[in-house]
Amino acid sequence: MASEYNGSSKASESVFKIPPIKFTKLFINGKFVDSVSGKTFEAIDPRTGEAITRVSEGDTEDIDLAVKAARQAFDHGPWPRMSGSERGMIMMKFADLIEKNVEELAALDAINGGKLFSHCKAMDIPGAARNLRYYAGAADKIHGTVLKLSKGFQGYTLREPIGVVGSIIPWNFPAIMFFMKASPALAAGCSMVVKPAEQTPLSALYYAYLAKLAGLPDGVLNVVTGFGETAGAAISSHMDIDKVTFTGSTEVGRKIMAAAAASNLKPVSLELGGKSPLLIFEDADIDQAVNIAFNAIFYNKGEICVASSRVYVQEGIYQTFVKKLVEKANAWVIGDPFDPRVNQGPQTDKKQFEKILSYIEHGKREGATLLTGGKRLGSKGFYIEPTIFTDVKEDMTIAKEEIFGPVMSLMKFKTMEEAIKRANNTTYGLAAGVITKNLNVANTVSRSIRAGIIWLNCYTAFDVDCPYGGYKMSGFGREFGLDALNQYLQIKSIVTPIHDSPWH
Ligand SMILES: NC(=O)C1=CN([C@@H]2O[C@H](COP(=O)(O)OP(=O)(O)OC[C@H]3O[C@@H](n4cnc5c(N)ncnc54)[C@H](OP(=O)(O)O)[C@@H]3O)[C@@H](O)[C@H]2O)C=CC1
Ligand SMILES: CCCCCC/C=C/C(=O)O
Repeated sequence: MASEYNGSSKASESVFKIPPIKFTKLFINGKFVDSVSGKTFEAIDPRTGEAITRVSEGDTEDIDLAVKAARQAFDHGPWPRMSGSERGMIMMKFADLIEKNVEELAALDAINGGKLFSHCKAMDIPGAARNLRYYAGAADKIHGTVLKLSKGFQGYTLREPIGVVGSIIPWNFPAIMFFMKASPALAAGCSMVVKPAEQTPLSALYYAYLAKLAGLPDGVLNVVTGFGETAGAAISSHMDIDKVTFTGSTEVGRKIMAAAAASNLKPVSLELGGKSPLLIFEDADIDQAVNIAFNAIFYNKGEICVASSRVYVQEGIYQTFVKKLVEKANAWVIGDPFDPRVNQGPQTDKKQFEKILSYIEHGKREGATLLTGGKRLGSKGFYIEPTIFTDVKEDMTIAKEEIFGPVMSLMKFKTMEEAIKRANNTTYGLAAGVITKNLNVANTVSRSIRAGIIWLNCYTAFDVDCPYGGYKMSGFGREFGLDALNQYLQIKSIVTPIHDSPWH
């Protein structure tokens, strides 16, 4: 069998003592409150499928209260009116508090999202703090331009905060998702209503608590836990929200855009799905290519929008590549995400788990060859073997649809032209990877693939200073970098006559 299952409670107990859950209520106007209905829902541990605790279930009325608080904070409160450097200092303090609580925050995403505790502790949570600091540093560098106009006028532009932002986020990177949207929005001077995914509400509530400790004024950052069809939909159709930022499925992205258009025409930015290709050319270092290809799909159990689920390998190295890939799959350890020996934890919830297994069945039925994996592991929790299919055809479901799990489709190609054509044969356009030592090939391929980010001889190499986002049905708008900050600003032009100018 490809992988060792080690999901015993003994392993987790020996590694880290999971702290008690502190925050389970909605955070509105600087206070933790019950939902208006008093309803709650279960936060589930995907290692067992059992409930960890119950969390308040926000609905339309709670979103209304949160929007009122955010509106008041934006229209009359100090946050957009203080200087950028003052906002930046509060955000820096927020980042420090996140780092001080790194273990507890990492444990929340591991127990609630099935993510590796070690990765959350070393990457996700410090990444969230880094993200805050990057935009904190930008908060006092938001400039307009001076306009020397014709016909006796002059002008300048101001870049003003867009207003109240609704942020609807998924469960796969609870920390990074929260801050990739909150950090630029807060730096711009916006106030927010954040709805985390129903699967991973716990860490978002903890961030709300830390925001208050850091000195964010009440009403600036509100967190309403609840369901997409109720609380999420109330955000997209709200008349008093000025912008919605969303990451998740293409299907829900479409609904959000329609609701935004049907209400107050608020702008939306959508970071949606992908079916990202990785092209490996014959001149590649095979060991390096195998490592990159493996991690590009199996990192975070395949639950990442840029997962390279379509791997195209040039025919001359195909057989060797396959052999080495299988060795790597055999050494991959699946089990309790708190165990430091483990490479892959459980899928985030039952729905995703069943969806992935059903795609695997599709692959088998449609005639692809199962090279490794293909089954669940253990009898409890949502563990799935790293699964690799060969003999995949372009029109098979597993080659076309986003699986969002540990399933790789491996394909062979002959020429660069063929590889480019097949890489572009998708409705998505989020990311792509190219592995080659040939600079001409690297340049031609990276300019020919229609995707928002191309990784050359690497993959998943995210950086807060490097924008990424979708082409085609992977959405629009950019996360990270100063491009993300611009999404929370709007430009106002101010024009005035100028008399007796010595020149025009
Ligand atoms: N680009 C990415 O990073 C992600 C892509 N996906 C893709 O989406 C698939 C389904 O995952 P799923 O979690 O269901 O993704 P969704 O797109 O349904 O969920 C993402 C967020 O949107 C919310 N939401 C759901 N319905 C609505 C709605 N009608 N109006 C407003 N907000 C809504 C969800 O709420 P809640 O879940 O709380 O009910 C969640 O907070 C995955 O298998 C994967 O293919 C999923 C997550 C991330
Ligand atoms: C280690 C950095 C990870 C950044 C994750 C960005 C994820 C995006 C997505 O899945 O939508």
